[in-house]
Amino acid sequence: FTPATQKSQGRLSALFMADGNSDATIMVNGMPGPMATAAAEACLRKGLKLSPVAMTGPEIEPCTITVSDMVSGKSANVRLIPSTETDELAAAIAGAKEGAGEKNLLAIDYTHPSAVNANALFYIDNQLPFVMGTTGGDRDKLMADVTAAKHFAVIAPNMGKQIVAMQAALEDLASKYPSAFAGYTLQVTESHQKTKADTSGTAKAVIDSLKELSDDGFTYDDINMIRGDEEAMEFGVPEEGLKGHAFHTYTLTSADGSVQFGLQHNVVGRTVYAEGTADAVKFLSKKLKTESEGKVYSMINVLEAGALD
Ligand SMILES: NC(=O)C1=CN([C@@H]2O[C@H](COP(=O)(O)OP(=O)(O)OC[C@H]3O[C@@H](n4cnc5c(N)ncnc54)[C@H](OP(=O)(O)O)[C@@H]3O)[C@@H](O)[C@H]2O)C=CC1
Ligand SMILES: O=C(O)C1=N[C@H](C(=O)O)C[C@H](O)C1
Repeated sequence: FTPATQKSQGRLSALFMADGNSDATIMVNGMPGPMATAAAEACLRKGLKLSPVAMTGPEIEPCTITVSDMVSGKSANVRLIPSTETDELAAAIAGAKEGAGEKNLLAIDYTHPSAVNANALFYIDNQLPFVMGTTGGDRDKLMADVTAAKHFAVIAPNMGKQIVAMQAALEDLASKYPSAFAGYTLQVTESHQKTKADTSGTAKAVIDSLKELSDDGFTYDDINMIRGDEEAMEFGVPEEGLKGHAFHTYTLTSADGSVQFGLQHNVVGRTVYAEGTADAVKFLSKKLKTESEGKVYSMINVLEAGALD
């Protein structure tokens, strides 16, 4: 380099460092599942490195996969270790930290509702900051465990920017105009691919806000869940979305039926969540470097920080 180029390179790298992401290495857990894989690809696309080891399901044989992002052309090999091999995983995390630097290794979790609480404790024990996209499990325990440990984490049932914005607006509405829909009844239908293990975590969070607005005694059990292909298509899901979609409709109806409000968000595929997840992990990486104590952030915090592209 000439001195001038060196200077501008220095400025560039200072900018990159100020963004807090240049050294971030991400352990994406839950591959070869579709959401973890999409998140890993988005990490590559957004300039993050992938940890060479990650956690996979207990039934999966240890193996090495190649994650390839078609958009950026970047790829990385990742060795998958079953979640039951906790000692091997802990050693792999220690090794990855040595390579990346103590504050530069973070995890993304897109595993299974049944793994949520154990995985969170594993991250806490191994001092691994994490973004938890996996829904389900005992959410109160999850929040209590991570908060008590003062651990750095982003936890949210939905990482899609526009859905997070809608959730933020609803929370705002509920706090400013509580009971504005008193007397209205609520109906909720959510359709997902037939492999989805749990009731939508997003639907539950949206219902929590809607219940502040309406006095309907709606419970999560009243959610109309669609998991079959035929019914999904009748609900408007296109054929190409059957293997990955989230079609949600929330309806509030007045007691006499003369007034109806509808809220709908329909997503085909998983890209919108994967992009938001990579942004969330970048946000968390910055927090690790600027905050002395860990805490649980939501995606609304990430949105408010202007960190969602
Ligand atoms: N926050 C958000 O924006 C979004 C959240 N989600 C949530 O993400 C989660 C994953 O979704 P999806 O990929 O569709 O789910 P899948 O069930 O299709 O895939 C999950 C993957 O995780 C593996 N797995 C199971 N248990 C563990 C474990 N203990 N440790 C590591 N890996 C494990 C599974 O292996 P095996 O098949 O062997 O069990 C599988 O490969 C769900 O909870 C879903 O609701 C999804 C989209 C967006
Ligand atoms: O499993 C999915 O697909 C999704 N899960 C999340 C949820 O449970 O709400 C987010 C989105 O609905 C897709």
